[in-house]
Amino acid sequence: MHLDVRNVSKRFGSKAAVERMSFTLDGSGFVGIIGRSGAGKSTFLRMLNRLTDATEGEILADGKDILKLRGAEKRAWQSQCAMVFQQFNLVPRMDVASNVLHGLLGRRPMMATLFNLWSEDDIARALAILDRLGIAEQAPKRAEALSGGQQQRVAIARALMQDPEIILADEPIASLDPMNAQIVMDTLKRINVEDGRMVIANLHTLDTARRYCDRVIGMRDGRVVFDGTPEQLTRGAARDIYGADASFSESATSTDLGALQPDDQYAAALLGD
Ligand SMILES: Nc1ncnc2c1ncn2[C@@H]1O[C@H](COP(=O)(O)OP(=O)(O)OP(=O)(O)O)[C@@H](O)[C@H]1O
Repeated sequence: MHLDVRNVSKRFGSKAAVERMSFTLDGSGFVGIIGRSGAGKSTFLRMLNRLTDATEGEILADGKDILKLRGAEKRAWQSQCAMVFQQFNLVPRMDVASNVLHGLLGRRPMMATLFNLWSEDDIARALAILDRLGIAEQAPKRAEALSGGQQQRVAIARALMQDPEIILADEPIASLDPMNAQIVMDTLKRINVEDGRMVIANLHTLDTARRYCDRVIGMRDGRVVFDGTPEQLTRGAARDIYGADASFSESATSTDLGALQPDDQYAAALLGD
């Protein structure tokens, strides 16, 4: 997939949430968009997925401007780029397997969905995806009974059910503790590497971007102020992105992934899953 973002802006009244954003992406990398709260990261992902309309600009996906798509073509694009949200956005009282099957919404007739008529193939695929993500045994439970990290994996499974080319993750680990954050990031990375699906993730923190991304885009006040590899993300570049003064410290933007001892992880994994 070749994505060409050209001068994309979004204004809310007189306020620009995203201002003339431009960059290109090729292939199937793991892309992190970083920046402070309010920098415009979510707004950009929502425009890319067409949950929100851009005020101006173009986003060419393999040459076609996806900002102009309507009706069935727009829905087809939305199923090609599945979203994962900070708050998981599952149906809490519904069982995990059904939540995953809901990734097929929009691809099937309304009546079949209303009566929960999933085909055996669909059900088998949903269970296989849950198994791949290490949560097969959670399938019959209500989504609300799971831990945050498990719920986010269910949300990723739902996204995979769409068989998307791109996964858009909007702060996927911002509500999780460090251990679950690591499991969720590892899961996204695995899908990226094993399936060749592009992942574009909004991330709060530098260390996560450095650890998981091939490419980092830094935003500040709606603008792209950094575009490069994790290695190029120096302290000075980080200052530009986060706008911090001399008291800038990496710890302020760290989620502390990897701070857990291996033994803690093992024990927690035994207890948690
Ligand atoms: N629906 C809206 N109406 C008005 N202003 C909005 C709306 N959505 C976002 N904004 C504003 O646009 C700017 C960018 O917001 P956005 O949520 O994209 O930032 P962000 O980088 O994703 O931050 P966060 O990590 O807090 O979600 C903010 O100033 C925000 O207040």
